[in-house]
Amino acid sequence: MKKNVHVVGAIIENERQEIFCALRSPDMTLANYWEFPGGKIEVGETPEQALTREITEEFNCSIKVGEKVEDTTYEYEKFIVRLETYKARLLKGIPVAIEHAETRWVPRKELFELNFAPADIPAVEKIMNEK
Ligand SMILES: Nc1nc2c([nH]c(=O)n2[C@H]2C[C@H](O)[C@@H](COP(=O)(O)OP(=O)(O)OP(=O)(O)O)O2)c(=O)[nH]1
Repeated sequence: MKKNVHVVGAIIENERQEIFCALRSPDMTLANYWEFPGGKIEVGETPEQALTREITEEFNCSIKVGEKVEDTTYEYEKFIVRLETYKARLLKGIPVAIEHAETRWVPRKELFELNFAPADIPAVEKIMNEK
């Protein structure tokens, strides 16, 4: 049976309507896909707690988590991901990649130009079609 993972991703937007996107490294699972930064929810954590923890660990900055955007389940070849995405704002610090290959602030309407992980597509489409 395939493993199920429950993951949260942050859609961090700045005042110029750009979204913070991260490219997974060649040595990560789902290598070379762009994603919304985040990670797996650990036992006893709320999605918001998991998200703030992951962003601190992986990008050395703090965020304030806002409204939920999407809740999507996607079956990959080897595992099944439930990805919950939340809007977020930077609170303190500038995000720097600790594990990721690259990061980019991308104008909201240009998100489709990045090769996002398949589970992220519904959230990408929703964000791009806002206002
Ligand atoms: N963080 C994040 N993960 C995503 C997104 N979309 C998506 O399919 N995923 C997948 C990639 C990973 O398999 C999993 C997230 O786990 P993770 O961020 O802790 O990944 P990881 O490399 O530490 O996992 P692992 O190799 O230690 O098992 O969810 C996304 O937008 N953000």
